[in-house]
Amino acid sequence: MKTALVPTPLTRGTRWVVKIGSALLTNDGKGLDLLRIEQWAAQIAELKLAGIEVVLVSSGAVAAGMSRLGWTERPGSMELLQAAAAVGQTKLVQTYEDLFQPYGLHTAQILLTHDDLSDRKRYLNARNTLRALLAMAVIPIVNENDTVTTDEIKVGDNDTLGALVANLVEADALILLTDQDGLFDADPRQNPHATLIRHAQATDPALVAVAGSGGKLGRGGMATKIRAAQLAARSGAVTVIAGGRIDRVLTRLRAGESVGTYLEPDLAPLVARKQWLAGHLQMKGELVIDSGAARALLNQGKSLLAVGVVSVKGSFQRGECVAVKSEQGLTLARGLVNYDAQDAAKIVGQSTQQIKSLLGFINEPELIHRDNLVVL
Ligand SMILES: Nc1ncnc2c1ncn2[C@@H]1O[C@H](COP(=O)(O)OP(=O)(O)O)[C@@H](O)[C@H]1O
Ligand SMILES: N[C@@H](CCC(=O)OP(=O)(O)O)C(=O)O
Repeated sequence: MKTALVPTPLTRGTRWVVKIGSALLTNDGKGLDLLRIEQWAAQIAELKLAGIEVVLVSSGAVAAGMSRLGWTERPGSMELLQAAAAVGQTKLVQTYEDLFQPYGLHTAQILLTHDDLSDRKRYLNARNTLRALLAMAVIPIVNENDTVTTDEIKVGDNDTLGALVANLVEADALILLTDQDGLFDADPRQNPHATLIRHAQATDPALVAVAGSGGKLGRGGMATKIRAAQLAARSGAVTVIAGGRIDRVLTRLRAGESVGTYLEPDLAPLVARKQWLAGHLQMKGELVIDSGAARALLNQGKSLLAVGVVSVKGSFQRGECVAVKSEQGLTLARGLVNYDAQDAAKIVGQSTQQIKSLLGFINEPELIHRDNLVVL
């Protein structure tokens, strides 16, 4: 394969979401492909050593369950699919735990539903848990909680789930490993002359036209992968659709080789994040700041420290969005606050060194970090 250097988010980023599809994991339905899973585990262990935090989104519960139960046809009824997922999921997580163990890595099972990601409180809980696991160097293995989801409340496919998780953990990259070498200009199963698309903007409307549906084990085919890339791009993540059977695919991507299809976001992560902050959140409260803090925020691009805050209004939780106002009532900025309203009220006007003795703990030194703050 021809190699070339690809842009830097893959070579520099520190957090990846890697999604592995059903067809790939089960070698087209022949039970879990242990040899390949072992190879991905080895590569992920190598990425971890290079300082990359990895969240694995793994499909394959239904496919693994079908194979465990000796079923050759995907069942039509919801309860049989859910039963197969329940049988397969245990096999799946057991396999990952066993195969990461030789590298001294632990795994954790995270089963999510659509509600977990749309309800603000559950969203923050999921985010905190994932961050805590990553900080402990554990590999979260995410799947949709198939046994409790019905069609109405499903995310529906793990490409989309992978993108939502990439948004959730603010990943630099979403890597969608599949059974083809990437996105082609036509479905290679139907058209042997199809050629690989190497690079595109995630939001390019022309991509949708080339994306066909998936195989009999997968859910979404390429259409959901492109939608996922668009979703991941909203928080500035790049998406790569690549062949999971390509030798050392993950470590080669890290090394900057052009493997698979690289789908670029329009905005860098920080810019995307700030745009999202500026436009999409309801304010849960206010922090009124003095003129010194206003100068630090507006002119020097600094974080907001408790010492510059004069009062706290509203009822907000840690991680929620608050307005930052001047003493004259002008909205200067908005941002995600590191302390809830009660704790913030206790530390206003105090230096960072005082936080621990006032609260008995310290979350972060700043009330709002500048990466989580957008000046209006
Ligand atoms: N333009 C395309 N390029 C590549 N594959 C495509 C394209 N359109 C449709 N496909 C199909 O998408 C399938 C991969 O999607 P899917 O079966 O959902 O896999 P996964 O389980 O990896 O999500 C491929 O096997 C291929 O047949
Ligand atoms: N949650 C399902 C996976 C659904 C799914 O999106 O599959 P795929 O298209 O293979 O990634 C399972 O584990 O079987």
